Amino acid sequence: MSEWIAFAKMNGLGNEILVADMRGQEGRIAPEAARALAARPETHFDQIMAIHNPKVTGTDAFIRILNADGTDAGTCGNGTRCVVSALAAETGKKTFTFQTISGLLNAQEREDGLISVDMGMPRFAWNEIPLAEPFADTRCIELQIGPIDAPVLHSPSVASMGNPHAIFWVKEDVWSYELDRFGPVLENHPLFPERANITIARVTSPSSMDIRTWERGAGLTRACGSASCAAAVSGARTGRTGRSVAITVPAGGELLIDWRADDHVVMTGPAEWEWSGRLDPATGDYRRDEADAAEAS
Ligand SMILES: N[C@H](CCC[C@H](N)C(=O)O)C(=O)O
Repeated sequence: MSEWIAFAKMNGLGNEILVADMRGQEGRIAPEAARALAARPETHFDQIMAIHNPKVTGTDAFIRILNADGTDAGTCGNGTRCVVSALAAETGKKTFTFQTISGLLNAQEREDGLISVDMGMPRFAWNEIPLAEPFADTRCIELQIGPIDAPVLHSPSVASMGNPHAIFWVKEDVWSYELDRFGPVLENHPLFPERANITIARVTSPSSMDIRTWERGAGLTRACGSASCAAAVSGARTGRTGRSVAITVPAGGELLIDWRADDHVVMTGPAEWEWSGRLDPATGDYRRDEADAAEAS
């Protein structure tokens, strides 16, 4: 039997996150445990951010990110803000460096309580995203869905933010597209050998856009940080926007994305704690702290 660990149910602008404290533990959260937690309404999540002991000097922690289907995600911007919020509350520190399977992430809690995460540099080469076949220009690739002569979604921009993204530019309200129907088909399209996060984006001004995302391994989510970054850099790359963009996510709030002159993409937004508990990393059994307290009294 594995040792139960502390976790917090949080959200990053509506992106459902479990922050799990695996520091001092040998193993990892089992994919089956993740799937069991995702299947229950109370612990349903889009990503688990598992905080492990640092593996590299100079970093605060190694973060393993799991999707709701138990697969690993290379990066999760909204989840990283939740980790910063939890560790800042615990330690009083304001700046952090994390290691993930996709590389290092620097993040800080600002004076105003919002959290900024340096999501690193975007990558645009077809084999870095990756795509299954060469495209010289990834600002607009050949891919469409819907009737052949009147496609509903077509010609996306593609980018990697440490994970693969396709951004479909749309003219109408983002809520008028059946992303729940097209999302799974596009996520698993043969053009994406590692699957992809699928976003529809409507530019509303040179510095703003509305997006909705079908996330690889998680489905429709109320916000996706790395997709917001991918949409902002793709907007700038295609001349649709400037390099500082406010992204309105399905949950209703905004993420501020700044593609800096040094090529790093900085994402700023809130993180919110909801409740805490303990869970079994092998099975996904869990208990809320309040339930423990009620039983003890
Ligand atoms: N929600 C996350 C992204 C999760 C990406 C994940 N679905 C994958 O690439 O497998 C975010 O805020 O950046």
